[in-house]
Amino acid sequence: TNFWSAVPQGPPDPILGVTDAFKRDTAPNKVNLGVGAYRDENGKPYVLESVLKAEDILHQKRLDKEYLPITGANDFITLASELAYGKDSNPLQEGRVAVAQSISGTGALRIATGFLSQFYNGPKVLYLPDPTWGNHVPLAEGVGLKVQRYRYFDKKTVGLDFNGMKEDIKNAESGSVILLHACAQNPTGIDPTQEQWKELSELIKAKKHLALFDMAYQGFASGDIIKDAFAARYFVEQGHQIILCQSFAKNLGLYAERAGTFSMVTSSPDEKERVLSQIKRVIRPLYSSPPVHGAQLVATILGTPELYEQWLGEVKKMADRIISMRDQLYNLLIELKTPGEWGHIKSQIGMFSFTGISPEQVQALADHAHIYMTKDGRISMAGLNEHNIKYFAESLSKAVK
Ligand SMILES: Cc1[nH+]cc(COP(=O)(O)O)c(/C=N/[C@@H](CC(=O)O)C(=O)O)c1O
Repeated sequence: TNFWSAVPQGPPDPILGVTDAFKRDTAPNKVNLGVGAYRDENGKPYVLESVLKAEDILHQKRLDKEYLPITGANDFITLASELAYGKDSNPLQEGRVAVAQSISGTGALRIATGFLSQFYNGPKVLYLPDPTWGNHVPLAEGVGLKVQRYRYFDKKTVGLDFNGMKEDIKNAESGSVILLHACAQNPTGIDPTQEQWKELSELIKAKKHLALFDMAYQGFASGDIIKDAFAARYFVEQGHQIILCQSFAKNLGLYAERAGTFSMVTSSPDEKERVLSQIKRVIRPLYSSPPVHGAQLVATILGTPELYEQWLGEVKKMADRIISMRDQLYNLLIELKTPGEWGHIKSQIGMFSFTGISPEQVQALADHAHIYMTKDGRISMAGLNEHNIKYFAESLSKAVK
């Protein structure tokens, strides 16, 4: 019998589908500004020196391939959560942060939504910024959570709609779960200022909302891992029992190694144990236990002082290259007398720039200039380099004239 005749063709992934289209294009001058993955000045994927050194160290050790515990490798979990929360974080020192290794950031978000849908006794709603990373919606709806949006992007100023954001968070039913991008908001590249984060902390506390931080770019936004963790750490200092989803895909270039953590601040060590026991029951039927290699690489780098220092330099170098692409792109667009405001190209932060061009203009750039980006006009700045930035600026300028 034919079991699957009713299965419909699904749409291509809004982000990963762009890379497929790019790969199909045979034009020699094609440019991929789609997926949020760092590329060096020659447009090549970049394996960090500190990672290569950690690979050699691990290779010498001839480690076994035994299963990890359901919650992952303990040294990795300890070092990764210290990087996120800070060594001196109270809840961490008091042993009341439940941490599990996750299949990178996506896996951490899936543990979060799975745990929330099963155990959260507040509204089963996840508030997402508008716009947000596309995968946030199916991650919530796939486990039966409702999705609501809070205003985030102001088209007029191509900036943060802070009043709209606060109003929507204030009007949300008390005790709602609010997803916040810790830094380098995807796709807008627009982050609240530290003062605005402080206001948001007060508002979210007053409403008894639960703050869920998605921290996929720590160190990648400003080049400073402490600065990029400000929002999450400030909320913890203010007493919020946050949920934190951490990824090492971008800041350590470990994309395909799938290294990340899921963590929840609780009220006591034994509440942490009870929560951890249920986190295990969410993970076990999903994938039983996480992959070991990425966790060993991260633990080696974070746990070896000279590798840690080397990594800090490399993550800053990646962030700085993107910042210089922002400046160059801005200057080129101005030189080309491109209509419209382009200051946001420079003021935005992290991997992405929200150009503000229309889906039709995006399509025209793909069809005629072989330049690929997501339909919402987001460009991954790391896809730009000395060899293609002039061509991109001229093509973008022509597309908006
Ligand atoms: C905000 C955010 N959160 C989580 C992730 C998941 O990353 P992981 O590799 O699971 O640790 C990504 C990836 N974003 C880029 C890649 C992708 O879409 O998968 C992107 O936006 O292009 C994010 O941009």
